[in-house]
Formats: sequence, structure tokens, C-alpha cells
Amino acid sequence: MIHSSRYLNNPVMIELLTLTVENTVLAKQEGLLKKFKLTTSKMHLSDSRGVIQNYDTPEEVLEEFFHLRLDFYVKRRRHVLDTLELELLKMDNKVRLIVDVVKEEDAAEITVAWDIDGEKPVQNSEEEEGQHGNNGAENGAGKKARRQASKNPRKPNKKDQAVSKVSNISLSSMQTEIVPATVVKPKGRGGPKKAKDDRDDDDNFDIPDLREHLAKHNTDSSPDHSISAEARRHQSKGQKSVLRALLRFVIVEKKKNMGRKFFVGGNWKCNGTTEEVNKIVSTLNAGAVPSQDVVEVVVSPPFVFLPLVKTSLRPEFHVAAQNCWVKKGGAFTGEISAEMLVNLSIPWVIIGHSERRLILNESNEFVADKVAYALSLGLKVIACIGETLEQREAGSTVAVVAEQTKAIAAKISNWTDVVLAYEPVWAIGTGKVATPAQAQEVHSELRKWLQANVSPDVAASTRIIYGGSVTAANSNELAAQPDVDGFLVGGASLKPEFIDIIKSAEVKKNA
Ligand SMILES: O=C[C@H](O)COP(=O)(O)O
Repeated sequence: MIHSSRYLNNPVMIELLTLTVENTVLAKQEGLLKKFKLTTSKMHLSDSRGVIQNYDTPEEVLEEFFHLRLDFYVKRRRHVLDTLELELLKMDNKVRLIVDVVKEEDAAEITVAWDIDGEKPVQNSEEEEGQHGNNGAENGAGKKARRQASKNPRKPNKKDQAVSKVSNISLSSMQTEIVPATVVKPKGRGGPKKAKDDRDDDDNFDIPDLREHLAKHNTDSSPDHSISAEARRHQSKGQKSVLRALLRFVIVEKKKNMGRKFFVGGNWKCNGTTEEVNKIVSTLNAGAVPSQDVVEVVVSPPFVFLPLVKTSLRPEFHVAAQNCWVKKGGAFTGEISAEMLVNLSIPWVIIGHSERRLILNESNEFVADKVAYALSLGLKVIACIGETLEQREAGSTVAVVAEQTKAIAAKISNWTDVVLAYEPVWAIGTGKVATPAQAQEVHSELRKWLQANVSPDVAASTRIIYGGSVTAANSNELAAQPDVDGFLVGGASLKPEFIDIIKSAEVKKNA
């Protein structure tokens, strides 16, 4: 029966046996535990005080050690929390230091003057000094002139320009490459510690522009020859630190702006009775989901159930209407106005769903007008776009969604309250979900379109969510795509699996 000792830890305790089929049957009859003496009524162990004791049952052992283990668990938890708090404190301090340094006007001015004036940096090596024959007075004057130049009212927005210069760095490099090792990390996720020196710092900047800046400042920009080379090096180092601090600050701010919180919308469409709605709400209220820092959840019941859902739903989930009228309410039988939604404190509205575009013939322009009007009243909008199967097969997917987005872009100037929902019509309610690659491709094209036609900031910060046969079985893989910022879920939002779809936000968090 036991053929080899290689699976067992303690060869001394092993008795190698080979049982015939007949003996195996006999052993089973006798009872394997008894036959192989695998039970014992005598258990001798050191108790929690280290004194040998005899225990008659495993339960007695558990009772003896339960409190001891609990104490250790509590201590370990405390230790982990203390460690994380310490890390958090260190990170907070780093952020404060950077912010404080940046706030020092003079320092910022010097840095901005370097970055913006487009001047050739003042060279500092002995060789350069010799070649140019500069003297201290001239350089001091030059420095003063540069400072003056930075204060020149004809160039009032230098700091802004510095920021916007950094803002224009390619999005992909901003997103994936340039975060210095010392920028703020999410709470509780301390990265490996890195020995710090100047070179390390420089290496943290992978944007060509920034590297250029730092390369410039590797030369001593202090023109004051009345101070020693050592003092100049010291001064230069201080200035480099200021530059680094400013650039880091800008990058951290930039990253913050780009932070697209995962968004999961549940579109209940034209479904539900009061009982069914109550049941769905109960399921949602009981579900364990990631925190609001990680995911924003909005459910969209039919109009008539909005007040019920709004009052009974857990407060961190929000509600959306499924449509609203294109302008101020009035004699428009059957319509619900944006003003009414505002009056009922409904924060979100879905506009331009393909079922309305196709069945009710809502045009791109009409949808765009609705988006603009809803936004103007302070509503947040989930604006839907997507191609039909015919359009996809004709190879015009990107052109179609670009055209739909263009109509919206022509009518609005602020995208902060817009979530763009890409919903290929052929995937809606068909069980035929877009592959993660298909979804990513269109989302990425949409982001490029926004970058080229609206602004890099809007492209970087607007959430583009996917809709069309999303289920708990495919949501994780879809969520892992870099440009998929969440979902608009139809059928599955009426089922308990919606909770699992919400949980796919964790995939993004851990990416
Ligand atoms: O608004 C949601 C979409 O129409 C997706 O619906 P579905 O998940 O039932 O395919």
C-alpha cells in the first residue's frame, strides 16, 4: 500500500508495507486507522506554559492553545498595522516635503526660468569657464536677468507653461514609465526600498524631456565664481533637488488627474416589478464589494422605481435614469425631464443607449444635445456609443464610434462628468461578448480620438467602459485591459452575479 517513503517527512517513523488486494480488504474491514495505529488516546505536548501535559482529545489541545494563538494573531495584526502606518507616515512626509519645496516661490521661479526660457544652461566646468571667459559679475548679472525675465509680465504664465509642457508628454510614457520610485504609493503597498543617490533620482525620469532637463542641470548653473567649486557643487545640488521636486510634484498631480476610478453600471432596462426590484436591492445591499476608493457603482432601474431604489439602496451605490428629455420639460407627453431627475436627486443618466438610437431613431446630434443639456443641469452622464454588426463587418467600427463621440464633443466643453460606454450592438443581450482584445482595441482608439480631437487631459481622464454580454465569467479578463475602465451591464445586473462583476474592479486595483 505504501510503496515509497519519498512523500513522507520522517523516514524513522516509516514502516514500509506492501499489501495484497486481499490484505487491503482485511485491513479496511479492521479499520485503517486502527490497523496502522493512526490514532492515539495519548497526546503529550508542551502546554502554553511549556509544561508537558497529556491530552486525551484534539479538542483539549485546541482549547489549550486557542487563547495563545489568538493573542499571537492580535499581536501580529498590530505589528502589521504599525508597519503599514509607519510606511504611510513616511510617504506622507515625502509628499509634504515635495509640496513644501515647490511652494517656495523663489526656488520655483529659478526652476521655471531654467525650464521655460529656453536658455542655454550656464556651463560650469573649468574647461567651459575658460572657453567663455566669463567672470563672476557677468554671470551674476546674467542670473539676475534670468530671474527678472521669469518675472517679466509679458511671460506671466511660466509656471503654467511648465506644467503644460510636462502635460504634453506622451500619454503612454506618462502612464507606464515615468513615475519616480519615491512618489506616493497606494496606502499599505510599500514597494521595495531603494538606496538613494543622485543617479538613482535621475534614473527615475524616463521622459526624454525630463532627462534633458536633468542633463542640463548636471552642469553647475551657478554662475557665481566668487564661491568655491565645492560650494557651487553644493548649490547646484540644491537646485537640482528643487527641480526634481517640482517635476515629481507635477507628475504626481498629473497621475492623480489620470486616475480613472473603475465604474460599474447596472442597466436594468425595462425590467422588474416592485417585488423583483426589492429582491435585487437586497442582494446588492448584502454583497461584499470593494470600497468606494476602488469602484464606483451606479444602477439604473426604470423611471418608476427610481425613488424606491434610491431610498432603499446602500448609500455608496448610486442611481441613474435610463434617459431624459433633450431640453426643458413641458408639453412632451411620456418624457421625463432632466429637471425632474435633478429634483429627485438622481445624479446619473444614461443617454444614447443603442436600443434608443436604433428602435427610437435617436440620431447622433439628438443624443449629443441630450448629453449637453443633462450636463448643463449638473447631471452626470453615461453616454453610449457602439457599432452594429453590419458596421463592424464593413470595417467601420472606429469610424462609427468616432462619429458618435464627435457629435457629443461638438456640444460639450467639460468631460468631467461623462463616462463613455462603448457597447457594440452585436454584443448586447446576445451572449456574444467582445473579446478583451476587441474591447481594448476600440477603447484605445477612442482614447486616441479624444487625445487628438478634444485634449490629452480628457483622453487620459475620461472613463471608457464596456457593455455587451458582460458576466461574472468574462468581467475579470475584460477589466484587465488597460483602456477598459469598467462596465455597463444589462442582463447580469439583475442577478446576484452583478456583485462578482463589481469585484472585478480589484483586477484593476492590483494591475
Ligand atoms: O446597457 C447595457 C448593455 O445594453 C448591455 O446589455 P447586456 O449586458 O444584457 O448585453
